Amino acid sequence: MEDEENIEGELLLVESQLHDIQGQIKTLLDRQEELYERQAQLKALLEASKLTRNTTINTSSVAPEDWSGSFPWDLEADDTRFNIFGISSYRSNQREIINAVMSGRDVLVIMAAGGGKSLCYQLPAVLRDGIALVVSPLLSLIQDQVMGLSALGIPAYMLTSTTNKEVEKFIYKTLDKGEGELKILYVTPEKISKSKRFMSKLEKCHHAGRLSLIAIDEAHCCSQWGHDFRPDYKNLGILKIQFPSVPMIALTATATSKVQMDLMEMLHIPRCIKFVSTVNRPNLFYKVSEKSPVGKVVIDEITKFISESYPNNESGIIYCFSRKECEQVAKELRERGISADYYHADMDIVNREKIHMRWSKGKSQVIVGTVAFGMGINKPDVRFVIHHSLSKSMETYYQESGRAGRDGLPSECILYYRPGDVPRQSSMVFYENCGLQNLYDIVRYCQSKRSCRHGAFFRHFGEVPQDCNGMCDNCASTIEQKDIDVTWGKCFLFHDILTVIFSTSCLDHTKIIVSLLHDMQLNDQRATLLQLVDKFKSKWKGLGSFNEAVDLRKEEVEQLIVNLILDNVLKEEFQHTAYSTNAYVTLGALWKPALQGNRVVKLEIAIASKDRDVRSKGAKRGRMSDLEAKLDELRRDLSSTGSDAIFPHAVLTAQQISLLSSQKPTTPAELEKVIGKVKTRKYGSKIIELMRSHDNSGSGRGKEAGDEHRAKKIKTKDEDVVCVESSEEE
Ligand SMILES: Nc1ncnc2c1ncn2[C@@H]1O[C@H](COP(=O)(O)OP(=O)(O)OP(=O)(O)O)[C@@H](O)[C@H]1O
Repeated sequence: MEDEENIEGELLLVESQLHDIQGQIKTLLDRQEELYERQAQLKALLEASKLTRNTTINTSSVAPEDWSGSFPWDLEADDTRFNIFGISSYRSNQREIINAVMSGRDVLVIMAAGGGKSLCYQLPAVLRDGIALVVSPLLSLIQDQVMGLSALGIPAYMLTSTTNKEVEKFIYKTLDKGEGELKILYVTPEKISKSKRFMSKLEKCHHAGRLSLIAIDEAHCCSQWGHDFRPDYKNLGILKIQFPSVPMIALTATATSKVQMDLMEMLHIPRCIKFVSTVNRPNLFYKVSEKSPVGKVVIDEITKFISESYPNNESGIIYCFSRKECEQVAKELRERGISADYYHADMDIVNREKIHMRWSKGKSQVIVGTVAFGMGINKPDVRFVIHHSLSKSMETYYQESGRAGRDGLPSECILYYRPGDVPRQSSMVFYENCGLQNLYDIVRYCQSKRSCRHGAFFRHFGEVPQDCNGMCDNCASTIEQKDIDVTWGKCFLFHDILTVIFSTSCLDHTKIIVSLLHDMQLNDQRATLLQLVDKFKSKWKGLGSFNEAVDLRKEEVEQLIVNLILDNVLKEEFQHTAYSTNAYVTLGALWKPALQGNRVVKLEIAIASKDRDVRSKGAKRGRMSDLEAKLDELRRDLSSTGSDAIFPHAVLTAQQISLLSSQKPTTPAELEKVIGKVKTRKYGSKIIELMRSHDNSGSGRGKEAGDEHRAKKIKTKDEDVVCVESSEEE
C-alpha cells in the first residue's frame, strides 16, 4: 500500500517534470523558428547590401553626396520637365532626388503632402530606358496617376483587378518581350506578393535589362509603427532581393525616424540616400475650434464659414468620424445651401468614383468623408479641410489636413474639438499598436491654446520648430488667456501682466475628481467621462462656498479630466459589450501625488471664445485673381470631354495657371516659353485668345486684386500675414 503511494507520488513528479520539459522544448522551438527567420532576413540584407555596393554607379564626376551638381542628363531632364510635365522649375530637393535615382542609387524620400513626390520617380522613369515599376496602395490613387500621365502623353498603365484582359495581355507581352510602348507600370502590393505570373514576367523583364527603376509610393505603409500599416507592403522587400541592381525609390509624406529605420530595413535599402524635406506647410492656416455639443450649432458654424469665406464654390473636404455622421453632415449642409456629397467605404465603388469626379471637376463644393476619402486625393486647389471630429493621431491629421493647398496657395485647416469626443476615438484605437499614445498626442495638440500648431508638427516629426508667422490660431490670436492652477486654486493672467491668487480655502478640482474616482473604485463602481463630469459638478455645487472665478464650465471640467488622463493622474479603461466598447475613466499611476496636492495640473482657458475667432487673412487673399479664375474656367471648358474630363488638372495645371497669370503671354512663342508645349493647337489658341482679351480689357497688365497673394509677406496693421506665392517652393 505504502509502496503504491510512493510510486504514485514519484509518477506525479515525473509527469510534472515531463510537462515542464515539454514547455521548455516548445519555447526553444519557437525561439529556433524566430532565429531561423531572422537569419534568413539578415542573409538577404547582407546580400542586398553587398550587391548595392558592387553596382556600377557612374557618379565619378561629382562628390557622392553632391546631388545638385551637374550630370550628363541635365539637359534632357530639363526638357522633359518643362515640355512633357509642364513644370517650369524644380521644387526643393526634387532635382537632387532625380539625380540620385538617375545615378542608380536607392533613395528614401520624405516630402510633405503636395511637395511633388510623383515627379521624383516619374521624370527618371521617362528618362531611363525600360519600364519603371510603381507600387502604390490604392486603386483610386493609381487610376489618377495613370490618367494624369496618359494625359501628358506618357505611356503609363496599371495592372490591377480592374485591368481588362486585353490591356493585361499587352502588359504581360511587353514585360516579356519588350514589344509594346510602356514606360510606367503601376501595381498594388498584392500583385507583388500574390501573383507568381506577374513576378516571373517581371523577372524576365529584368533579365533583359528592361526594368528601369522601382518606386514604392506611400512607403510608410511598410512599417507597423506608421499610421497606415498594410500587411502586403511587408513583402515588398522581395523586390530588392530579386532585382538588387535596379534603383529603388521609396516615398512618403510622413515618417518619424523610427518609421524611416523600419522601412529601410523592410525594403532592404540600408545604404539608400535619404532626402528628408521639411514637414512645414507654410501656406496652411491651422486652427482648433471649440465644438459645441449641439450638432446643429456645429453645422451652422461650418455653413457660415464656407458661405462667407468661400462663396465661389472653392473646394473643401470635411472629415467625419463615422459613415452615419458623414451622411448626416452632408444632408444638413445641403439643406443650408452648400453643395455637399458624402463619401465612405460602405458605398459601392462606382458611386464613390462618381462623387469623387464631381468634386474633382468642381461640380460639387464639398466632400464629407470618413478616413476612406484618403490617400490619392490629389486635387491641388482644395482651399479648406475641416475635421468635424478628432483624428486618431498627429500623422493622420497631418495627412488629412495636408490635402488642403497642395498648389501652394493659402488654405485653411480647422479641427472641431471637444473633450467629449476623446472616448469615442480611444475606444476605437486602444487595441492598435501605440493607438492610445498616438491619440493622446493629437489630443494634446487640441487642448493647447498657446502652443504654435505648426510647432506641434515640427516637434512630432523631429524637426527644429520654425516661426509660423501667424499661420495658426494660437500665434495669430492676440487675446489674453487666464491660467487657473486647478491644483492650488490660483489664477493669474497670462503674459505676466497680472497675477491673481484666489483664496487658498478654495478646494482644488483635481483633488475632488481623484477622490470621487477613488471612492467609486472602493465601491466597485466606474464612470465614463461624461458621468464623471456630472458627478464633479454636483459635488462642486454641494460644496457651495467656492469663489465664482474658479468655477469651471462643463466643457472645462471635461478638458481638465482629459488633461489628467494625459498627465497619467487618471487613465482610460475599456470594456467590450455585445455592441460596442465602452471607455471608463479610472485612477492612473500618479493619482496619489495629485490627491496629496503634489502635482500641479494646469488648464488653459480662453477668456472669451468669440475673440478666438481668428482667421487667416492669408487664406482670404489666396483666392484666385480675376485672370486666374478665367483660366480656371477655360481649364474646365477644355477638359469637358474625353480623357481630359477625367483628369482636368492635367490640361492646365494650377502651376501653369499661376505662371500664365503672372507672365501673360500673348503669342504662341511666348506661350510655349512660359508653359512648354501645349497639348494641341486648339488648346494653345484658346489660351492666347483669353490672354489677349484679358489684356485688352485693361485689367491685364495692371495690378489685380489677386496679385496681392504673390507678395511673400504682407504686414498689415493688425497682424503679420504670410502669403505664399504659388512658385514659392520652386
Ligand atoms: N516643381 C514643381 N513645380 C510646380 N508644381 C509642381 C512641381 N512638382 C510637382 N508639382 C505639382 O504639385 C502638385 C502635387 O504634386 P504630387 O502629386 O507629386 O504631390 P505629392 O508629394 O505626391 O503629394 P501627396 O503626398 O499628397 O500625394 C501636383 O499638382 C504637381 O503637378
